[in-house]
Amino acid sequence: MNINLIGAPTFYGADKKGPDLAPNKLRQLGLLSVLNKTHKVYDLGNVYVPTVSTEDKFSDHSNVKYYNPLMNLNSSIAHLVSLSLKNNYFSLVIGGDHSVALGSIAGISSVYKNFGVVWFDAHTDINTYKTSPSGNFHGMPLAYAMGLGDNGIENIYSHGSPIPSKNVFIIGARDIDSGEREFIKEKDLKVYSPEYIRKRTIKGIFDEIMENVKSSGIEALHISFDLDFLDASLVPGTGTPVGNGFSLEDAKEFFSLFASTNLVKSMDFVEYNVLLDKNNVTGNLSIDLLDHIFNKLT
Ligand SMILES: NC(=[NH2+])NCCC[C@H](N)C(=O)O
Ligand SMILES: [Mn+2]
Repeated sequence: MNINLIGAPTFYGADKKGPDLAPNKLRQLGLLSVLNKTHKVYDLGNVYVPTVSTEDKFSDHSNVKYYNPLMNLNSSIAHLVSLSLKNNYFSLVIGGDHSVALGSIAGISSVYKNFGVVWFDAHTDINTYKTSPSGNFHGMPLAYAMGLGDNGIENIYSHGSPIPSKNVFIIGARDIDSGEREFIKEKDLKVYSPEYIRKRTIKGIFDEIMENVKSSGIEALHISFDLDFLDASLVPGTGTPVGNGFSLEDAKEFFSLFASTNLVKSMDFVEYNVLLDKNNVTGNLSIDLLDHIFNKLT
């Protein structure tokens, strides 16, 4: 297949430097040759992110750091994702922190009326500016994508619309804030904890999600992969690691299964913090995982 590679070099959503360096670092570690093995990759470069000084982080919004630059970045991402999907190109967004997933989802929503989001993460990222304990945008993208924030997807990308909560599948969450728990209950969100996954097995969870996908008539899937889905011991190079996570083999098993559906049209790969990494462990693991995923995707 044809892939559009879109770098989204920001740390603003995490408020910790390092993820902004990830797109170029992954290119250095061999990303393009891995993707080019079985696909044709067009590297669209990195989306522009303006420099904002730390004193100004709350100047656009009293509860959300770097609000304007992140919303603008997400608009640009949405547009690139939308153009990619319309031309039948797979869209691969390399973060950056997880705030950039909002742009991906906004873009997809302009092309597919009924699509699903499979969110691999230790967190649920559904805080709003009201519930966020940190003010960090990377804990909020799913809330904005579902229309829970203060600014809907339509404002980020005029052709987009919010994703219904029943089309969201969160896999591996194990560090959830109290405000997020309220939304999960209220929206009846499908959150698969490590305990539940271990009990039902990875194939069991996949089957459960695919039953929902089929009964809702979902026509496309977006995978948003946060490196902290993996166990903290495996990923020193991520900003908010959590224990009781998954192995590389678990992640690969999930990806093989989702790839086999032929529904996956786009993906985010986020939260690789280059500055926190030790001896490129997280960087090389990322390449290994992306190699596996794109080998399975056809
Ligand atoms: N994508 C991430 N790593 N998100 C971490 C979010 C942490 C915490 N729940 C917050 O809202 O700040
Ligand atoms: Mn996340």
